[in-house]
Amino acid sequence: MNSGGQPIKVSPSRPSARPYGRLAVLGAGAWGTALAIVLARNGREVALWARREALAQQINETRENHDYLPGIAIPDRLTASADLETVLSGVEALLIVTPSSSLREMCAAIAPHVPAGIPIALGCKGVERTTGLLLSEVVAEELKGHQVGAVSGPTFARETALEHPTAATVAFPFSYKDRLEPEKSPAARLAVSLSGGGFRPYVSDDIVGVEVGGAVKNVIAIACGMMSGAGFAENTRAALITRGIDEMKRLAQALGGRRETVTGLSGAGDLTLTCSSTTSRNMSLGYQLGQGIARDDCFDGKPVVVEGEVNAVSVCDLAHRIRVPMPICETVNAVLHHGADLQESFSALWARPLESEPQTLDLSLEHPSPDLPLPFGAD
Ligand SMILES: NC(=O)C1=CN([C@@H]2O[C@H](COP(=O)(O)OP(=O)(O)OC[C@H]3O[C@@H](n4cnc5c(N)ncnc54)[C@H](O)[C@@H]3O)[C@@H](O)[C@H]2O)C=CC1
Ligand SMILES: O=C(CO)COP(=O)(O)O
Repeated sequence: MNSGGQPIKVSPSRPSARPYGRLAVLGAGAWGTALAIVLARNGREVALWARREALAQQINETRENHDYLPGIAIPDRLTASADLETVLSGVEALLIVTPSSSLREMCAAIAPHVPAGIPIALGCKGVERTTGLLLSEVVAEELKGHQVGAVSGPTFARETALEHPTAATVAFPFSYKDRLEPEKSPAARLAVSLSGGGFRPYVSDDIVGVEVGGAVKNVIAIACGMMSGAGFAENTRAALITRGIDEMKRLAQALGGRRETVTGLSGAGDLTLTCSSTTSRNMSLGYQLGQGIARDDCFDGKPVVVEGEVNAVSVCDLAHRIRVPMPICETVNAVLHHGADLQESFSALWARPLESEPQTLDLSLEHPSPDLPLPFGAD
């Protein structure tokens, strides 16, 4: 199954893209470890940064990340460390896979140690809370002189690490030079570095479209979870997924991304995965809230990274600022952060004036029967 990391052709008529020899991955949580495992299995030397020294030691000694990916063997080519200077020494590319809320402080911490000019790819998904910036823009502000991209798609960490066939998008903005020699672009080189062992990357030059998909899908997954948890059926979930894609398209386009990117792996693909099961932490949070469980009691009171919870705020702030209507995200934000009643909020979402699909008609019709028969409150 593992192709052994042999270079693949970007296109039959072009020379092969050369994989990176040594890479660093920051964040030894589930996704950072899974990406590091994929790279190491494919023959790359990988330095994995763990925030806690004890976790780095455990990974090196037991060849397993018991905390985040128990039972999955860590290849010999992967070495963990809690020292940023050690991890970043001599690397040709860097992946940052810590939660989005810590990205700016992470960038400041690594600034003195990042080799000049290496490409930086983000594995985290979100929009910065305080600024409304995409995460690639946060990195570009903090670390000058690097091409900044993302690896994003429908990729549950455990399934990826177990080598279940998985596809994702590797996106970097293409410079003029990258267009002339795409096989030398960071997107192609990182895609080739990750390719193998069931992991199949696709290359994109639309970083904005890819990042918007990754940020918004988590908020929509919370909405799907809320509705499922409250007792609604599959029709409702399918409607939220589809209308959620529309919200992503509008935001991506308004920010300079492409609508068609949203129909790809990082948009519709990830949304489908995340809205399909409570394996997703975002869907799971929504589901528990929909069942009436108090926020503090969700996940049995344990702290869990739920990006959509923070990103409901940042996505809505950004959407307000640039006047993009995102009613599903607004509903989630109102319930999560403004004390709005879940049942009333979703009822109001369904009772909005009728619109056209796609939004090519200038149409807004009053809903004739806004009081939807909902299963809320049913025994
Ligand atoms: N788990 C998954 O299946 C996938 C996760 N992602 C994204 O990857 C990012 C990381 O998620 P996971 O690895 O799943 O989370 P996780 O909960 O498994 O691990 C989070 C990691 O970040 C570290 N961390 C927490 N706060 C930090 C801080 N302030 N500074 C530095 N490091 C800190 C933790 O020590 C831990 O190593 C998120 O943005 C998530 O949306 C993307 C694709 C798949
Ligand atoms: O982004 C993910 C899969 O692509 C992981 O989703 P959750 O963070 O909701 O678990």
